[in-house]
Amino acid sequence: MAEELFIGLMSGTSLDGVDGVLADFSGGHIAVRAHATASFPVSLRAELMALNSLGGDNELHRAALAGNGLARVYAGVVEQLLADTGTSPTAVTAIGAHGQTVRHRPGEFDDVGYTLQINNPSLVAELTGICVVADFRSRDLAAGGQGAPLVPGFHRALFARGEQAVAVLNIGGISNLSLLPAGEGTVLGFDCGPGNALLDHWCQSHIGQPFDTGGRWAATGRVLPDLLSRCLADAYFAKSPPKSTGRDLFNPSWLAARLSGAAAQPADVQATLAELTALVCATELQRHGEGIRLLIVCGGGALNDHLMTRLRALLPAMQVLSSADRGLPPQQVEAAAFAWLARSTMRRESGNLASVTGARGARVLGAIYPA
Ligand SMILES: Nc1ncnc2c1ncn2[C@@H]1O[C@H](COP(=O)(O)OP(=O)(O)OP(=O)(O)O)[C@@H](O)[C@H]1O
Ligand SMILES: CC(=O)N[C@H]1[C@@H]2OC[C@@H](O2)[C@@H](O)[C@@H]1O[C@H](C)C(=O)O
Repeated sequence: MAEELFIGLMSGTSLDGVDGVLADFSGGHIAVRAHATASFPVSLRAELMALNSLGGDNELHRAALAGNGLARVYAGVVEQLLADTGTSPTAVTAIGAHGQTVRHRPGEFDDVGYTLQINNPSLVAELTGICVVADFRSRDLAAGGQGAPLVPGFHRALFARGEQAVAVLNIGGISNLSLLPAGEGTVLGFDCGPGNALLDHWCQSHIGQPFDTGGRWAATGRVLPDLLSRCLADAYFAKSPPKSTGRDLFNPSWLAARLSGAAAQPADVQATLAELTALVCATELQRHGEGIRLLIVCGGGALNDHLMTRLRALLPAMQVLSSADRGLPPQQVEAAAFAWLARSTMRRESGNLASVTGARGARVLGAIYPA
C-alpha cells in the first residue's frame, strides 16, 4: 500500500521544546515511523515565556521574531525526521505545526475572544519545501468553541476500544481528559487544570532543574492541606465543561497568591502541587467518566512515577496505564495528533468535536500554506 506521510510538530505549554513525529496513515491506521525532539535555544525559550506573561513591551515585534525562531526549530526537527527515515520532503503530504500558545482567552471580551499560537508557517514551508497546516484553534473559536482540547478526536481514533469505555489523560503543562464512551456514544473532553507547568516552575526555582525527574523530589515532601485547599478553591475546578485553560491562569503568580507568604518547605510545596495535579484529574474523571475503568495516560507527566502512583491511589477502581502500553510513547501522542489533524484538514474533514469544545458544529480546522 502506498505510504501516506504526515509530520506533526507540537510545542506545548510546558515550553520544554518541540516533539515531532513522522506518521504513516496508509490503510487508515497511524504508524509512527520516527520521533525527534529539539529543545529551544535558551533565549527563544525565555522570550516565549515572557510573551506568555502580560504587560511586556513591543510584543508584536517580539512575537513576530519569536515566530521566526520557532519556525527554524520546527524546520530542524523536520530535517531530522526526514534524515532518520531516508524520506524525501516530496513524499510528505503536509506538516501540522501547532505553534506556541502564548494567550488563550476563548469566549472572553467580545464572546469570540482569541487564542494565539506564535508561529511562522510560511517560513516552515519555505525551509522544508513541505506544505504546512497551522492555526488549528481559531476556527473553532469563531464557531463559538473553546478551540481546545483538540486531541479527543485523535484519542478516539487511536485508543477507543469498541465496547469498553476509556479515558485518556494528557499531562503536559496543562492536563486534559478525553472521555471515550463504549460504542458510538458522545465523546467528552476538557482541560482539568495544571499539569506540569507549576511543578516545573517550582522545581526550577528551588532545585534548579527544569523538571522533577520521576517526581522523586515531590515524593520526599508532604502535602500541605491548607495550600491544597486554597488551590482547589479556584473557580476553574468547579466549572462544567466545555472548558479550557492555560498559563493565562495557572502561572507563577497564581501559585504565589495561594502561598501568600506562608513559610513552607519547598519539597512540601512540590508534593502539594503534584497532589493538586493528580487530584483534579482524578476528581474530574470520577465526576464525568461514569462507567470508565481504564485510564490511559500520555504527555510528559506519564513519566512522572510519583504522579502515576498518586493517580492509581486516587482511582483504586481504575486500571491506569501509560500510552506506551497501548503502542504510542507518552511524548509522541500530541505530535501524532497534529499529524492526524493536518491530515483531516488536507482531506477537508473536521478536526474538532463540538461535544468537546462547545463549537456550533464540526469544522475543518487550520490554514494551509502550500509547499
Ligand atoms: N522523566 C520525567 N519525570 C517527570 N516529569 C517529566 C519527565 N519527562 C518529562 N516530564 C514532564 O513533562 C513535561 C513535558 O510534557 P509534554 O511535552 O507532554 O508537555 P507539553 O506538550 O509542552 O504540554 P501541553 O500538553 O500542555 O501542551 C516536562 O516539562 C516535565 O514536567
Ligand atoms: C490553547 C492550548 O494550546 N491548549 C493546549 C494546552 O495543553 C494541554 C491543554 O492545554 C490542551 O487544551 C491543549 O493542547 C492539546 C494538544 C489539545 O488541544 O488537545
